[in-house]
Amino acid sequence: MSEPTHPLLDIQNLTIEFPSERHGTPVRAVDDVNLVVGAGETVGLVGESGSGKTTLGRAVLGLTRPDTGRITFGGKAITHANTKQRRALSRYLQVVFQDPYSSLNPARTIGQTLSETLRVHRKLPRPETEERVVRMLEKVGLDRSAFARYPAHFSGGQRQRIAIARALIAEPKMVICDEPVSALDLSVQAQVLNLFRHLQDEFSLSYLFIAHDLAVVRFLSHRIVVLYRGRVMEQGPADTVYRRPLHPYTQALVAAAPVPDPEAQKKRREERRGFTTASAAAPASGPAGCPFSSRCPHVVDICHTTRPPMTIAPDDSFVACHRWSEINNLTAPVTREFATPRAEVA
Ligand SMILES: Nc1ncnc2c1ncn2[C@@H]1O[C@H](COP(=O)(O)OP(=O)(O)OP(=O)(O)O)[C@@H](O)[C@H]1O
Repeated sequence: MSEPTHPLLDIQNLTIEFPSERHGTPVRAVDDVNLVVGAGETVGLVGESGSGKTTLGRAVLGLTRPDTGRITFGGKAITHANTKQRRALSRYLQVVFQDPYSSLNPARTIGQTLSETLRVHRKLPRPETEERVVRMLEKVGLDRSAFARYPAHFSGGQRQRIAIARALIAEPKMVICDEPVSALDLSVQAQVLNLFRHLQDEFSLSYLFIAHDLAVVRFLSHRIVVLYRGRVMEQGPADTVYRRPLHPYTQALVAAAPVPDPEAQKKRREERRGFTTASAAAPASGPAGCPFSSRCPHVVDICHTTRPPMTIAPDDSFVACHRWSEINNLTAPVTREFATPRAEVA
């Protein structure tokens, strides 16, 4: 993986609420999130169902309107970009969604779909458009016969390759990948993840890679951001977060990650009895303290009453937990609010 060079996407203090019929008060899906993705960097956004990952990705794409906060892309504010500005932006900012079956128009050939996408962004003579489409299909591992075929002809993994080709045909700078391998078989997942990695190097791409599976995120990411109930719990270099998670929530996520050995998996399950990582309920707005306090095995009074500041931890990590140094037997450096944790970019 190539190293990041300079910031491309910058999200500051983003908060997004939805009206809730059930609670009467709004659901806060994203709560004061700061996140930076550098050029050529992959940031993995991880958290269980309902933690706000998709909402955050949709806000970057302009599909969901933020209540407060600021999003810049390539140095330009895009938080409230209008339709025309969004269309221009889509040349540089693309998306791959989870479901390869619903994301392609069944009535159009693959060649038509990709040519159309390319034509929106580049006015090229027809033969050149077709040649570019064929080259792109080859780059994602499909031969030129795919051009004239319809989506129904392809398997889930192949359709996801086509969706990736469509995202990359206009040579964007960044792709939001929203659970792009979750619907695929395990063996196909590995192939598609390898493809993402290979294409990143070839096109100097940045990815915001959204997934609930920490192992998947770790494979691709330079850095990992852990969300819970809309808040960033921890972020840092991918290996550090995975090997030595500091926040009790990240520790639970790592412990819950599937392991290939059934005996080891059974042992883990027994160890975390009563400490489930099952789907979070819709986040109600405004719990005063740590949103994880009701499930945390290390909880003390302050966790219920005071929001933990995002603090600097060792190895370029940041963690929002009152007790992270104590429960990990580490000496805390000077604890201070760190409003906008930024990518370590050269
Ligand atoms: N359009 C909407 N209207 C109301 N509530 C919404 C809407 N979209 C999302 N939510 C709520 O916002 C919260 C975050 O949802 P979101 O889909 O972003 O989470 P997620 O981490 O992507 O979950 P998953 O992995 O299941 O997709 C959830 O409580 C969800 O119910």
